[in-house]
This record gives sequence, structure tokens and C-alpha cells, in this order.
Amino acid sequence: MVSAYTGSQVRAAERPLLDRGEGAALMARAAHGLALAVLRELERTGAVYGRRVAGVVGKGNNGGDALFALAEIARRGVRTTAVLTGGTAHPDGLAAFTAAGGRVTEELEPADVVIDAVLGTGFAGEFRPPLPRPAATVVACDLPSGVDADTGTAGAAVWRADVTVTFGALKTGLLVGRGRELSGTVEVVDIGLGPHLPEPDVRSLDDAAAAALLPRPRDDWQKYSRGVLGLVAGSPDFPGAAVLSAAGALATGVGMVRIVAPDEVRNLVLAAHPEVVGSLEPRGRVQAWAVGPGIADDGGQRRALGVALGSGLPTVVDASGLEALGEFLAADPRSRGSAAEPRLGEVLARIAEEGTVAGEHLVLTPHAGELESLLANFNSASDAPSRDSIESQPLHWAREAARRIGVTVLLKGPATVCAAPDGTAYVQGSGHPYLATAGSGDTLTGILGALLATGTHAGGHGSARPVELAALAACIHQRAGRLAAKGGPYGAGELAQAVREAVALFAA
Ligand SMILES: NC(=O)C1=CN([C@@H]2O[C@H](COP(=O)(O)OP(=O)(O)OC[C@H]3O[C@@H](n4cnc5c(N)ncnc54)[C@H](OP(=O)(O)O)[C@@H]3O)[C@@H](O)[C@H]2O)[C@H](O)CC1
Ligand SMILES: [K+]
Repeated sequence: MVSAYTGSQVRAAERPLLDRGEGAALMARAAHGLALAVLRELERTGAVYGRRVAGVVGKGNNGGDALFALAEIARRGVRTTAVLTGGTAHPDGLAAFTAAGGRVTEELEPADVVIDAVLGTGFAGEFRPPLPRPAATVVACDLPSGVDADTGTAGAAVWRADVTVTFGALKTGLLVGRGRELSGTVEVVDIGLGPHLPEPDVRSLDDAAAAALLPRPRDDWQKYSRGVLGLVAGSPDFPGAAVLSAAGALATGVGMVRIVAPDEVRNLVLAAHPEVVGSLEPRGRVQAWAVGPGIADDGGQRRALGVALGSGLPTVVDASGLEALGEFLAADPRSRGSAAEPRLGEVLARIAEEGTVAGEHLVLTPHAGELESLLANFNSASDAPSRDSIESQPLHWAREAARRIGVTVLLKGPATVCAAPDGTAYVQGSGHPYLATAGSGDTLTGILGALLATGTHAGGHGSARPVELAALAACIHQRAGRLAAKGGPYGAGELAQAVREAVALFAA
């Protein structure tokens, strides 16, 4: 499991050590880690001796780290220079730098590697780098200067780093938003903060954590104990969405898929997957629902949405299902209140056959545009975010939507953010650009539906939270995207085989 922390969490973790007078030791560890990373970059591209490294150095401790690192690098026979952007600089760092032969310059001198150390976690407000980004390899000290360590937001001119060497713990802002795009390869240097770190702000599943979460069938289970997924998907205009989501579910592993769809859609699904059973209206018991890919604006599928939402079972709502949900929210005057309430449950109680409450078992899987409409419908329009702000602050808005609506949210984007109503959040950011293809989302809905059916009910794996399974679904989907991309671009129809391979990797 990868854990990430806000800038303030890391600064609070440093506090007891600084109070014990260990600030210089912390900075020495940070600087040493940074120096090693820069030396590695030099070695990767040739010799070390005689090369040139320049620092763009601010007046705070971030600049201090860089000056100590430059001093260490200079002792390896590298020519080092520094531009001091704040007029002053960390006094001990500057003394070490000049003692090692480093030169302060007015202009940035040509260099093989440039260290970006204008600002670190002390950054607040707005920032425009004092110089244009050089063509050299850029190594960011702690984080690219001007990236907000908590949110990942950054001004337009903030430099893109090739490598970011971050100290003490991974910062949330390097996982999401522009911070993710600007940080390049991220390396965490341990400076001894471990015992002082709180619960992480966000987590990300690595392969081991994904493998531990993956529901695995037991020898003595039959298809019903493995879990049955009810899939409400496809319409005469979009029959393929049903085929792709069924494929995603089957490739992930589930006891059975029951599809609720019009005849022509069912026939198509059955032709591709004869093991699927189906009907026009919801029939038979299921352990989870997946609702929405390609559904039409007709009474039957609306009713099925109501049945799913009213069942109290784990349910993923995607695509057209989200539109329908948005209309329900908009139509109910009680959904137009303050930000914190009313809860979705009050609205759903009217549309469902049985009363229900919203809860983390409902997983909405919007992209930024869909979340914009959902929140606009849910709130008084005045404090609903624009699509742009959702895209620049995906973690904030996924969390906020989960809290306001009272559900689990999987927000799609360059990095997928999964958030539960209590603020628990996961970020999965290792997809492949080819994954952005028509039908890819339908496959994801199938994957998540299967995980909810097998991973949350009492007869199954049982203990996983929907937010964890949402993160696992994103992780499987992204791994599948990378596996499928080996041979070049692909259509979503080819993803299912790669989903099976990804699941096999995690199950091994
Ligand atoms: N604390 C430690 O011993 C360790 C710290 N590490 C490194 O330190 C930085 C954080 O250092 P800090 O000095 O707190 O802050 P910065 O260096 O990031 O920036 C400080 C100054 O920048 C100015 N500032 C803030 N926002 C802006 C802005 N938008 N534009 C321009 N300038 C800005 C601010 O000065 P003001 O006078 O304007 O308030 C700050 O003084 C951390 O990132 C690590 O790199 C090590 O990890 C080791 C231990
Ligand atoms: K920096």
C-alpha cells in the first residue's frame, strides 16, 4: 500500500524532531537523498566528473536542502552554480555550498541537471517561476515549486520535473491533479519521520495491496456463494455497452451475471457470453447491481434502477444511470438544500419500492463532466463546482461529492480518485492513454460490479469496503489497459482478455 500525506501532515510530523533540535540532521538526510538522485541522473547520461549542475534556490528550507545537496555533488568534481531567487538563502546551506566550490550566479548557467528548489511545502497562494523552464533534466526538490502539496493544483508556468525527490513521505499533491503530471518519476527519501506520521491523507493500491484485496473463491463455494451480479445495461441504440460490461464482469470473476435489458440487447450479450442469464425486468436474487452503461431513457430501465437503488445491495451506477439519478435528484425539492443535506436516501426512498438510505454501498462512477451535472442537480446550483475545478482538484471534489451525497464516488480522470463518505480516499494513477477509448468505462463498471458481488456479501470475501473495491477495480482496469497496450492501440472489446490477465497476476 502506498500512503500519501498533505504538506501540513508532513510539517506536523517534522515538528517534534525540530523541537528536539534535529532540524539540521533532517535537512542533511534530505540533501543526501537529493544529491544521490542528481548523481544518478548524471551517471545515467555519462560521467559525473566535470559535469554541471545548477540550482534555482529559494530563501527557505527547500532551498537549504538544495544548497547542501549541491555541496555534496560539488565534492564529486561536478561544477555547481546556484541562482538565489529570494535575494537571501539558508545561511548554513549557502556556507556549505560556497565552501565546496559552488558559485552564486545572477543568471541560470547552462547545466546538465537543474535542481528546482524555489519552494517546497512552505508554498502558499500563487506562484510564477522566476525563469522559464530550462531544456536540461529538472530534478524537483521535495515537489515542483508552486505545486500545492495538499491538492496538486499548480499555476500554468510551473516547471515540469523529470524526477521529484520528496522527503519524509509521499505528498498527496504529487498523486493528483497537475502535480501528478508535473512531478515525473517520484522518489521518496526516508528522513526518519515514520513514527511521527498520522493516518495517511490518501492511499494508493500497489500490486501487493491489490492482491490482498482481490476476492478469491473457495473450493466449497458454488456459483451463488461466489456472488451474482445484476447488470442493467444496453439499449437498442447502445447494445455494445451491455456486452462490454458483461465481459468486464466475467473476466474479473463472478458466480453469475444476470442481465436486465431489452430482447435484442440480451440476444447480443448471450451470443457473446452464453453463460449470462437475462430478463426484461429484474428477476432472481443478486448480491450486487451494476446499472447504467448504455441504458435508455425508458420506463423499464428506470424501474430497474429504482429496484437496484432500493435493494440496499452494493450497487455501481455509471453513465446513463448517473443521468437518471441526477434527474431524480433535481426533481426532488428536498435535494436542493444546504450542502450537507438532504441525503440521497430521502430522495431514493420515493423512487424505490422499499425505502432505502444512501450509503457507501452505492458507488457512483462519474467522469468530471458527469460529476459536475450530478452536483449541480444535487446542490443549489450556486455552490456546485465547474468541470474545470473538478479536473484541477479531483481529490477534493470526489471527497466532497461522497460526503454531500452520502455515497462512494469513483471519479474517472488521468488518475482515478475513489472516495467514501467518511473521507477515506484512494488514488490510482497508472493507467495508459489508450484506455481512453469508447467502451472502456463500461468494462470498468463490469469489473467493479463483479468485485462488489463477490467481495462484499456475507458468503463471499465479506470484509472489503466498497471504496477499497472501487480502487481495486480501477487498479485492475489500469493494469489491463497497460497489458492490452503492448501491441499498440486497441478497442474496448479487446480489454476483457487483458482484464483476465490482470486478475490472474494479482491472484497468483
Ligand atoms: N523543516 C525542516 O527542517 C525540514 C524541511 N525540509 C524542506 O523544507 C521545505 C519547507 O521549507 P520552508 O522553509 O518551510 O518553506 P519553503 O522553502 O517551501 O518556502 C519558504 C518561503 O517561500 C515563501 N513563499 C511562500 N509562498 C510563496 C509564493 N506563493 N511565492 C513566493 N514565495 C513564497 C515564504 O516566504 P514569505 O516571506 O513570503 O512568507 C517562505 O519563507 C520542505 O519542502 C523541504 O524541502 C526538509 O525536508 C528537511 C527538514
Ligand atoms: K521545489
